[in-house]
Amino acid sequence: MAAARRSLAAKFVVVGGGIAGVTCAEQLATHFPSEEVLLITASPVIKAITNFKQVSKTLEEFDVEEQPSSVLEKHFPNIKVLESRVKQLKATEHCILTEDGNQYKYEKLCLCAGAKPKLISEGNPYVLGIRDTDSAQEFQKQLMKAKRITIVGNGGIALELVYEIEGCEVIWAIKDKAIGNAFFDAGAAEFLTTKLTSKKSEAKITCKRTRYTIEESEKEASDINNAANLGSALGPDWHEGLNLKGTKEFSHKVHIETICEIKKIYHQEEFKQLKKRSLTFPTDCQDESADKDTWPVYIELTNEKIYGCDFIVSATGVMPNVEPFLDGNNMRLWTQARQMGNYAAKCMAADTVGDSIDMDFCFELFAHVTKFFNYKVVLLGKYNAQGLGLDHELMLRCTKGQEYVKVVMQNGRMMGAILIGETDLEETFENLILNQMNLSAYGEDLLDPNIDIEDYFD
Ligand SMILES: Cc1cc2nc3c(=O)[nH]c(=O)nc-3n(C[C@H](O)[C@H](O)[C@H](O)COP(=O)(O)OP(=O)(O)OC[C@H]3O[C@@H](n4cnc5c(N)ncnc54)[C@H](O)[C@@H]3O)c2cc1C
Ligand SMILES: NC(=O)C1=CN([C@@H]2O[C@H](COP(=O)(O)OP(=O)(O)OC[C@H]3O[C@@H](n4cnc5c(N)ncnc54)[C@H](OP(=O)(O)O)[C@@H]3O)[C@@H](O)[C@H]2O)C=CC1
Repeated sequence: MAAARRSLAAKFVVVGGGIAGVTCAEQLATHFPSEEVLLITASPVIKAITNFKQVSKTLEEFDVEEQPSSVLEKHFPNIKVLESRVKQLKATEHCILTEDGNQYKYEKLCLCAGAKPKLISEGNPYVLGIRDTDSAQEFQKQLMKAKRITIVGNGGIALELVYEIEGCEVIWAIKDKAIGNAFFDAGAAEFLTTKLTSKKSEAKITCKRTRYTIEESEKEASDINNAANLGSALGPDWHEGLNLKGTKEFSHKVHIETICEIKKIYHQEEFKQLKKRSLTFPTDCQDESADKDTWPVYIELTNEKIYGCDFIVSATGVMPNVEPFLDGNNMRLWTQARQMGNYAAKCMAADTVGDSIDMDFCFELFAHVTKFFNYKVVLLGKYNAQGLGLDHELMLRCTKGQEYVKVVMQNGRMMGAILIGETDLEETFENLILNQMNLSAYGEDLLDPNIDIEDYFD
């Protein structure tokens, strides 16, 4: 092993310039102003939180900006950002080695290396994953030439894309019976499907929540971010900076194939051979072009249908960039990445000075505010009765095209809720989940739209 070019030492080393890593480094730099904090990251830009606002006990709002590391170093003079990819961790020697041949000794280390897209087919030029600014811009470039694409996956990215893409037919292949299984139950899925199938252009809601922007002056910085899969993850409104338009005139056309997975992917030549060989060629090609083998790529689904398309988006989740997975993206959301980075720093600081540390309030209640299909969406607590088994009941209130409210109750206590639309119930429900008040006496009144329950519980 060649000797390290440089060997540096620091009390604190953080790996990863995403939300988790930057939050962790900032907290450590604040706790220990006379100590240097090394932030080592593979991407030339870091993700900084701006305009942070604690909306309620657990709901928070903030903007996220991709910035050059010099901005962070200016705000925190004892943070030093080093751009290099960590290639080895020698835990017993408290040392990490980076791709540029340097090694860094640490007393305390926090790995916030995020995750990378889990693709249905690696290295296939027709299968795209979306992770960071670079991959989002590549997607936009491909889409501008496309007539039809296939989206595989039923979670956050797929939900955003099927709603935002215009001028291109979308085949949406999902394993489940209903859309949005990563977030929603069947009732909420049905409420959202109605919106999807009747989509017309409409004013975007200004649901204030985590927003994602690239500092204009830094656009070129993110363009040179060529560390494949090692750019920082995107986040809310990532698509608003893009032109998600295909080549066709119609505005919006989504065909949902449920309860199916990708059985095989054929490039055009393979597909032509398939057609020659197979007598009973599946006719469900849903293909309006005269010659059925003109598409660059074909997907064969487990329900025996075959679709030709221009490319496939694999919106099929992420997998951690490092094993064991230590921090940041374990809840796979921005707000959680911030909270984990913050809490990891508090633990490192407490351990350094020999203090004990309480569990952070963010562990009291899962809370996530986002936007899907131009609706505000709030997920609170055990919003899909996670871990409650059958011993719970659900209360629903739904006004088509307006709001969907689902509350999870157990023994008269509120355990979780899904709020879609401008319900203004999030703070009241957050309190009811946190204080575990017995609500049996209120029964159906709890969701009676004519009763302003905020007054009851204020
Ligand atoms: C398209 C898309 C849309 C999203 N939308 C939302 C949303 O609306 N709301 C929401 O809450 N979440 C959303 N997310 C998820 C959110 O972006 C992530 O959960 C969050 O950003 C993760 O932050 P992180 O700091 O843990 O990881 P990341 O942001 O992935 O940062 C990881 C950092 O580690 C660095 N790194 C990785 N490996 C190494 C290495 N070996 N050596 C050195 N550095 C390394 C990377 O360069 C990067 O800087 C979205 C994600 C995507 C992909
Ligand atoms: N507004 C928001 O809050 C948004 C959040 N995000 C976050 O960004 C990250 C990346 O998003 P995304 O990629 O959509 O990940 P998600 O985890 O949200 O969704 C992945 C989806 O793909 C499905 N899936 C996994 N493997 C396969 C397969 N082989 N074939 C078919 N389907 C498959 C999963 O099903 P199953 O669960 O059954 O495995 C799940 O429905 C996630 O952490 C997500 O939470 C992204 C966009 C918006």
